[in-house]
Amino acid sequence: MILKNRIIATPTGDDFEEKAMGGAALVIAGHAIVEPGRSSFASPEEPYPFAKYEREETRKKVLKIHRGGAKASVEIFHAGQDARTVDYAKGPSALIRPDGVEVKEMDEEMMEETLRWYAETAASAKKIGFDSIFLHFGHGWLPAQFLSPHYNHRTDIYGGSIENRSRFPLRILETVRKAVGNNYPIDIRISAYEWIEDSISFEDVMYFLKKAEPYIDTVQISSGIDKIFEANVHCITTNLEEEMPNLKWAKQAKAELQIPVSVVSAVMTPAMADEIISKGYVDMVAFGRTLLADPYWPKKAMEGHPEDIVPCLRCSNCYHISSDHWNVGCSVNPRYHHQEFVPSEINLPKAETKKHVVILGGGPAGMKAAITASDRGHKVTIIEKQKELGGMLRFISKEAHKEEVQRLLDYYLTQIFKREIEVLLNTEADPELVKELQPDSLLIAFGAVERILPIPGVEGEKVQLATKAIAHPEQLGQNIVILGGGSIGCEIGLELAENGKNVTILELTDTLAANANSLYREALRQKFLLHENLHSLLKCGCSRIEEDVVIYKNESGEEKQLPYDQLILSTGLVAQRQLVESFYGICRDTVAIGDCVSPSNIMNANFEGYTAALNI
Ligand SMILES: Cc1cc2nc3c(=O)[nH]c(=O)nc-3n(C[C@H](O)[C@H](O)[C@H](O)COP(=O)(O)OP(=O)(O)OC[C@H]3O[C@@H](n4cnc5c(N)ncnc54)[C@H](O)[C@@H]3O)c2cc1C
Ligand SMILES: Cc1cc2nc3c(=O)[nH]c(=O)nc-3n(C[C@H](O)[C@H](O)[C@H](O)COP(=O)(O)O)c2cc1C
Repeated sequence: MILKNRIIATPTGDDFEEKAMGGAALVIAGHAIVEPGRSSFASPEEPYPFAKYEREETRKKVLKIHRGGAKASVEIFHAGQDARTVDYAKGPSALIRPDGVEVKEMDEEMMEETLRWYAETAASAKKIGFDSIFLHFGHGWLPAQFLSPHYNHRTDIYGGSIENRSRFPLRILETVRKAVGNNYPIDIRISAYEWIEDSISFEDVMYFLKKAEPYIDTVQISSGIDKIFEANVHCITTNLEEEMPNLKWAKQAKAELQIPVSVVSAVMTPAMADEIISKGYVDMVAFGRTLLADPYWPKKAMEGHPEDIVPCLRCSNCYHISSDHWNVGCSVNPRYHHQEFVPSEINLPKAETKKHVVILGGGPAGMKAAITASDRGHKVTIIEKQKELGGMLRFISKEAHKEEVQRLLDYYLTQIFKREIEVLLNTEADPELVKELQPDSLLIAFGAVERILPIPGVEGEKVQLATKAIAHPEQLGQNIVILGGGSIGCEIGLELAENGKNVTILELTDTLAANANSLYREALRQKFLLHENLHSLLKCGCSRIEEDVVIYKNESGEEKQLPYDQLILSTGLVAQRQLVESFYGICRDTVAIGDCVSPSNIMNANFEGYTAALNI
């Protein structure tokens, strides 16, 4: 199989068609269960993609990817002991799962049955037109369950040594190779490290890969375990983790194997991808969320316009599990997960009449609206009271671990600069000015303001707002108390602790970062554990701020005190409804967007900016 470039679109749900249009060479549709009724992780009824009445849909997946100009692959996936079954699941070792489902230790007969399904599924994938297959051997799924000492407690020839633990996974590969023949590409995904107790060692992974090499054509290096939350943050890393975390292992695999090696996870920019390929560290790069944020990433890179790529923030709002399905979306791509009602940026409906759109406030909501309205053919003016555009992004991008937000800010500023958008900086919007501009359409995007709780002593000199603390960390003393343990307070606390300060977070509720998605909360929890100088006091309310001590009440109502050099207020944001209302009545078409209506996040600001501009 010849690929047109070295970019693989790794499985991230069902939006593979646009990824193919965007220029990736190989698009992997994910996932196809191996064994009907026994291998799904979604539901016991998950359809088998090659069943008679599913084939037409599956064939469409192939054609959609081909239509976009990419080669098509499919992830072949067996959940093993974690299968959503109603009666029993099968895995390397017997157990009763927390949900009461029995996991049966696979005997020879069960193994044979599973192998038959692997053969059938692989052969069907080939027959239906996929150009290659991608076998999931990582993230704690069935083959990984056999490989990993965390799951495999057998004492027979399938357990114990790595030679034994490799035996069944190798039989899968042998079976699949036989089923698809020699001239058909087989790729596998493997976890180099599982990030749990009793994780498989990288040495063992390399042992297995060397044994697997005769059967496979390429391998993709990942890490972590999907089903175990602490380890899942390493499959799908947040911005709190380093970028390209799996590269160290992929490099070594590439050095020791003959077959091509790809790496996945947090490869963010074309420069990063170019570097690791040109240095010979890997042969191909696999992208997950970067292509959800911008499916046209490859084309933009290829055409020499990396500055037009919409950067992924690694917020993981796209990952259904982390939001518990409440609010799945992408911080920067309003279309992701909403394709049926949000048009693509490359396919924006042109405005029927050119209008003058005036936008008040140049934060993410205002900037996104400005770019979109301009692309639709409108004349756009932004009024911003600060000396720069960016809104809260100017502060967030100064924080540690927020390189992605800096990229987003750079992206917005570049895009505004590239268009004929009039920007009035250092200009506070007032109704008279807006009237003078005679807008046909007015978008209000003033953002929110930081909340100052009416606590005695809050006006004290040593009390600061979160944004001030972010902007001037050099002015902070050694002992810091943060009031409010939402994600903003936690991030500030983590950064200060990383810089050696003694930090205590006071939080009224029983959860830190309750507003964050669960994956991000877990990532923060793990980071907090690394710092002895970072403390949090839950269910504690601040009652008074004195010159050198903060007085708070703990869960039992006892009054306690904490000495401090600085107290940082991170107690939420408030909408600016009155200000917003004062701008209604000037222009018939007036809409308020983003935080000024209801404080939220970048995802909401971006979505509202985009859709408001679509409606003009
Ligand atoms: C410290 C902090 C950290 C955060 N971290 C994250 C994060 O990691 N991820 C995330 O998703 N969200 C985060 N948020 C929330 C996120 O920043 C906001 O939801 C988002 O910026 C809202 O966008 P917006 O455009 O509505 O408002 P803003 O970003 O607040 O922009 C509003 C703009 O309007 C301008 N303006 C206000 N009044 C006037 C006026 N009268 N005339 C002209 N201009 C005016 C302001 O100067 C500002 O530039 C954070 C918020 C804070 C405070
Ligand atoms: C929304 C979403 C869905 C995913 N679905 C799958 C899947 O079906 N199969 C799989 O092996 N990995 C899946 N993943 C993991 C990705 O393929 C990829 O390994 C991971 O996101 C890390 O790469 P990235 O940092 O480039 O996003 C998914 C990730 C996301 C964010």
